[in-house]
Amino acid sequence: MYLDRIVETKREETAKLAATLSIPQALETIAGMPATKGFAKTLTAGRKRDMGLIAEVKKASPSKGLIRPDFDPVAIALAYEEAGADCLSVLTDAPYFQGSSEYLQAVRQAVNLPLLRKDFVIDERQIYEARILGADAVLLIAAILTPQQISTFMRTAASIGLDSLIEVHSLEEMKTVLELELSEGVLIGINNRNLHTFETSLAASESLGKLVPEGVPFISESGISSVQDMDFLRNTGASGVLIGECFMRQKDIQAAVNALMGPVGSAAKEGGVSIHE
Ligand SMILES: O=C(O)c1ccccc1NCC(=O)[C@H](O)[C@H](O)COP(=O)(O)O
Repeated sequence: MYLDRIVETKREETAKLAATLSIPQALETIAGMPATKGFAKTLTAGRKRDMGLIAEVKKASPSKGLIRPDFDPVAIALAYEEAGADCLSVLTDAPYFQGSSEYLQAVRQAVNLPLLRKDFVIDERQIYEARILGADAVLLIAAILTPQQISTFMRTAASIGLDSLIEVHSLEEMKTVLELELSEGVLIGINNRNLHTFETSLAASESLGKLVPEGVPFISESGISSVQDMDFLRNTGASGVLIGECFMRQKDIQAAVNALMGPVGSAAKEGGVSIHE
């Protein structure tokens, strides 16, 4: 599976991180930083539309290659903020997504929105690093973590003010995650992308969303690109969506967000406006 390759790379990266990031020192740095911005709360109680939006700053991906050649992370983040995105996701993985930690730092300086560090967390140090880079939340991917690791990482994140988006792709992963004690500040992400074929199907959010207990918010991720998709997802009970590629392919990002999500403060328009290329 492609994820295995990514995890292998993360093992090399985290071995290097172990030599440069000391947890006691990281804690000292964090103690002097401003409080985080409440990623999960912003998407639930504080969202601007009927569906919350995590808009992704994404240059490239394993499935699609280069998505946005004229990639300016700060300009993209500002356009998302102007369009009323609730939160942003910034890819920091370099080898597979052409992301960068520097992008996350630059976006933190430029916008006031809560930020998700989008990477492949396999080591606690990456969580401390995320906080120092300016993130408000981390992604924990159930497919690459043991249940014990998810619990520990979730608690570590919370202890330094970070929320967690725990991502599942399958029924088995969903069952595992639902057996854990999920604290406030935790969101479940249902990824519509099949990790073997890279194909996306919103049916994943429909079927797995039914298992999520009342009171636990979930986010539908990947492969969302039309008003019809949004209408479909509204009926699954999702609190919000995570969208990258569809917006990254548009020249006018702000207009694209408004076309897909509807104006701030109202439900999205019904009907067939598609912003597919
Ligand atoms: O995007 C990929 O090709 C990919 C491949 C392997 C693992 C993860 C991958 N994507 C990460 C994501 O979760 C998406 O960037 C995110 O959900 C946004 O999806 P999209 O709107 O389809 O760009």
